[in-house]
Amino acid sequence: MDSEALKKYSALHPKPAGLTLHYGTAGFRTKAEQLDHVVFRMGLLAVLRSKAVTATIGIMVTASHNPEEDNGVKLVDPLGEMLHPSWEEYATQLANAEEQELQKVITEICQKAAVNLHKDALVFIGRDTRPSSKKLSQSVIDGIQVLGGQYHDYGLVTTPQLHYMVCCQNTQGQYGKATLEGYYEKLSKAFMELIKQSHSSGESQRHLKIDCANGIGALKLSEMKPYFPQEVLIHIHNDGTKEKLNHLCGADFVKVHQKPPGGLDMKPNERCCSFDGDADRIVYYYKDTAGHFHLIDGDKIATLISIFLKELLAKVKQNFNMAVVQTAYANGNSTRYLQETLKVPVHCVKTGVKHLHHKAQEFDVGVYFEANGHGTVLFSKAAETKIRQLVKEEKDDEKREAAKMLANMIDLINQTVGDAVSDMLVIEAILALKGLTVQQWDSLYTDLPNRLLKVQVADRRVIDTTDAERRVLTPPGLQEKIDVLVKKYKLSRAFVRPSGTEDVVRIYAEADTQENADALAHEVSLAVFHLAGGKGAPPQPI
Ligand SMILES: CC(=O)N[C@H]1[C@@H](OP(=O)(O)O)O[C@H](CO)[C@@H](O)[C@@H]1O
Ligand SMILES: [Mg+2]
Repeated sequence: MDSEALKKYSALHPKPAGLTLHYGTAGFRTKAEQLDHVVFRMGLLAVLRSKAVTATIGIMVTASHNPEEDNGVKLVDPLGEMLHPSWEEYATQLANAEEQELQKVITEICQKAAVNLHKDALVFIGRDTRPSSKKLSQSVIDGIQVLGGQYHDYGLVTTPQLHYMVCCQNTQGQYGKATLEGYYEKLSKAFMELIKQSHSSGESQRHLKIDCANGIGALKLSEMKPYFPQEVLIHIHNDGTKEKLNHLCGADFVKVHQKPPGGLDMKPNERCCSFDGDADRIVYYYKDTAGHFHLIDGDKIATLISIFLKELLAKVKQNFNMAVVQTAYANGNSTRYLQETLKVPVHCVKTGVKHLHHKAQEFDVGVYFEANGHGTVLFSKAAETKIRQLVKEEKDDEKREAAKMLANMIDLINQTVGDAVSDMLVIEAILALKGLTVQQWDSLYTDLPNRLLKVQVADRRVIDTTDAERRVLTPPGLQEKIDVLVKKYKLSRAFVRPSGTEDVVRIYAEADTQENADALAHEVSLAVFHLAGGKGAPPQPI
């Protein structure tokens, strides 16, 4: 390690006095002006991680659905997964070290994680369209170079595109070509192969309006357009030329407010969808002829995909096990529908993609989605190999055709992480193949009315949860109070947990009517306020 260079460069990326940040659910996230030292140091950490695992590591500069003034950074592990939890602590230590301690902290990490500094390191960098992202990614490069690492800067890419590149690189191209053309070609080819077998459903069914949250999704979809067949009629809205990133639009806005985004004029029964700011989430929606807005969230996306895959798996007759992984935020009726009607096992894990991804890896086919629209499907290596073998060798026509569709689904879905572009193509292909309209898809089951609230408390760590965050252990009395409140309503459920990305406690409630869901959420938020050290004025009724 070149101590002089480290000193010189870290002085160019000084840490503001007294600032402490944590590597949370989605990496570091805060106001962009507080992040320069953090991204520089994540450049250092990525080099260490690359040397430790002898593989290429990714760094993405983005704050996803958060306001344009924010930014963030997260590391991508060799197969495109989120950074291994054992390294999150190193990330936090490095980000918070005082300048004079920096070398000592690096040495400690090298010892604890058995990093051989003489090894080579390669880091892939990507960034979103925020005004601050370019400069921050430059600071990442400074960090990488100080520790003698090599880098490849992909510039503007969606988060899932960067995950894809890292996976391609570390599988020596088995997953695909580590270029944007490679990504566009792989997805569009699989999509075209799939929809070849759909019956023409009339021009009106082929239109899709996409709200790109004024973010990177718009740029990358425009780039991808020439690769699509003519039958795909996508219309890009909120492309970032007029309005601010994520402002009154995007998947998070639509999901949280349960209303359409600005900048997109919806005609009755038109199929529309929204990406978030870094294009790793997607939700669908439409307006009916009476003008009512219908949201089709991650739970319903998981359901549609599960129906489709289950039918294909039955046709290939291989006894592959399939499961859906959800979090506590999944709508109760989605869980009921999956378990009782579709007869697919459902597992509930803690919030955060890494938990869902990890659980989904246990199955031959693991479908996971957060209600907010982040999700994908994972196929085990054994299942994939068998499916590809059936495509080549199976004599039975129906079985072979089903295997072909599964093989194309494997290629179309981004298995590294939730990907709005890939998920959108998966959904469009399924709707076309099954001849389903957006209304028919929506009517698979009816969402239970629900409400998501947040409350500020002095220290959200006083809330400790168990049972995949569905029950609280502390503070004393809170769970008992929630139990009493839930009993007052029909079909009701409520839970609270500290957010991993914001300084708030989140409250979720559902019940038989919207009024009851709102009332229950409000009562639970008051209980949190009183028992967990609420700040400011008590929460007001909705
Ligand atoms: C209720 C909710 O939507 N929570 C989001 C949010 O996490 P919190 O820990 O709830 O702040 O951000 C995460 C990262 O983007 C995402 O994985 C998660 O689903
Ligand atoms: Mg995102």
